[in-house]
This record gives sequence, structure tokens and C-alpha cells, in this order.
Amino acid sequence: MELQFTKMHGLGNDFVVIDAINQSVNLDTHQLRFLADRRHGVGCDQILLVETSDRPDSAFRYRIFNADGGEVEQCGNGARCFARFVREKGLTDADRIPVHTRAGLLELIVRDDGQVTVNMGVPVLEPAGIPFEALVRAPQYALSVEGETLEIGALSLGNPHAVMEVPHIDTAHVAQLGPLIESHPRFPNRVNAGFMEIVDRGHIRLRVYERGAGETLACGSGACAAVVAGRLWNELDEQVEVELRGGNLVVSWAGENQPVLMTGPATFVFEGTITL
Ligand SMILES: N[C@H](CCC[C@H](N)C(=O)O)C(=O)O
Repeated sequence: MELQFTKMHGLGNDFVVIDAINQSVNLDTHQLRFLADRRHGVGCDQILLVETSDRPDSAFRYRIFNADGGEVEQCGNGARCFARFVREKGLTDADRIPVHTRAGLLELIVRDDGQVTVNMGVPVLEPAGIPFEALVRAPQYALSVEGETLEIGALSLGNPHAVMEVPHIDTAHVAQLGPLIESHPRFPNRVNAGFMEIVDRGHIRLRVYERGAGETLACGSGACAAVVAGRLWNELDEQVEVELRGGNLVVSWAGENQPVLMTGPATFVFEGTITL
């Protein structure tokens, strides 16, 4: 099967974007992993499939697959790349683009400066909705990891996130703790693990060990989760500059039952064809 694809990234969180509207696409786990493989395939953190939606409130659906082949609910950086992709491909000329994902309906706004604002929806804080095993909802939870007790925030942006505060992200034990948190038994669907350094109430530095992909240069939903957690700890203001290894996002959250908004860039790298 010949497959046309577009390589894109959001602050270095990179994607193979596939137009499944104008070509027939049916990828199995092996093929997804091959596409994501940085030596044998194209190489990416996630694969994004762009499809039509038969729902009245959006013309598009986009599906997200991690490098390990698993389908997931949400991808903040991917949503921005999706918006620029459908505009560039002439699939829409709208500035305001609703799109369905497994997490539900997102609204994307393509700005004049080329950046994209994503309404990521209302964060889910109840443990059962994350899902996370805890008796009651709390701003922080004690998580036992190999004899060490970590204090984490836990929430969902459609996909699950655990966030812990660290004094300095450059010396945070991401490689050691990331995999242990990702596969912790209290997260039955596994989890993305964020390591947040709070610089001041309007600025954080963040590294994310992503579920199904490992540490990435940026994680959009992870940036949103970190701001929500920091706000719940009364340590952050409503709008926060999130400094990731790949660059900066602006995230705002007005508080409980309000949506999280994220703004940042989306970059085209190259077009290609691959035989599967
Ligand atoms: N690894 C994530 C999906 C990609 C999220 C990330 N790339 C973003 O920008 O939000 C998960 O398993 O939930």
C-alpha cells in the first residue's frame, strides 16, 4: 500500500499526519509502529489520522496513535497541527474549526499569526474519570514508587496526566521516574507523567514523559494538565507561560468547570510517500 503523509511538529513533538479523507487508510498496530520508528520508518511521537465526521457539529474527526501503536484520546500539539493541515490541504478555509476526537469535540482557532488556539475542554478531576485509583478527589495524592512517596496531581484532559513539582527540571529524574509513573498500577490506562518547575505564578518549566512515547520535546495536553494542577495548588495565576524543551505555549484556565485554552505554533516539515 502506497501511503501519502505529511511530517509536522508542535514545538518538536513530532507527527506523521495522514489524510484519510482522500486516501483509503487502514493501519494495524505493526504498521503504526513502523511509521513511528525513527530508524526503519518515518519517525514520530504520534500518528494523526484525519477523517471526515458524520456528526452535525463538525466536518472532521482526527484519531491519535502513540508511537507504541496505541490509540489515545487527546493530543494538544497534534490538534494545532491538525488545524494547520486541513487549512493547508484546502479541506477547509475556516478560522474556527470544530473537530471530533475520542476526547470529544474540540474547537480550534487558526490565528492571523499562524499560531493555533485549542479549547481543550473542561479538565476531569474526579479519580474515576481520569482514571486513577483513589478513594476521594484531592489536589494532591501520595503515590508510592519503588519505596519513594511522590506527591502528584492527577487529572484528565481526555487523556490521563500525573503532575509532580520538582525544584529544577534539568535535574529531575525523568528517565527513572517517568516509566514507573507511566505504568503505575493505580493508573489502569497508564498515564502521562509531567515534571513541573514553578518559576513564578505566571511561568513554569515542564518536561513530560509521555504514555506510549517516552519523553518528548513538548506535550500540549501535559502543559494544560500542569497548569490545572498548579492552579489547584494555588501556586499559579490564570494565564501561564509554559516553557518546554521544544519551546513555549500559553495556557489559561479560569478554574473549575471551565475549559483550558492553549495557544502555540504548528510546523510543516516535509511531505512523503511510504510503502507499507
Ligand atoms: N502520549 C499522550 C498522547 C499525545 C499527547 C501529547 N503529544 C500532546 O501534545 O498532548 C497519551 O498517551 O495520552
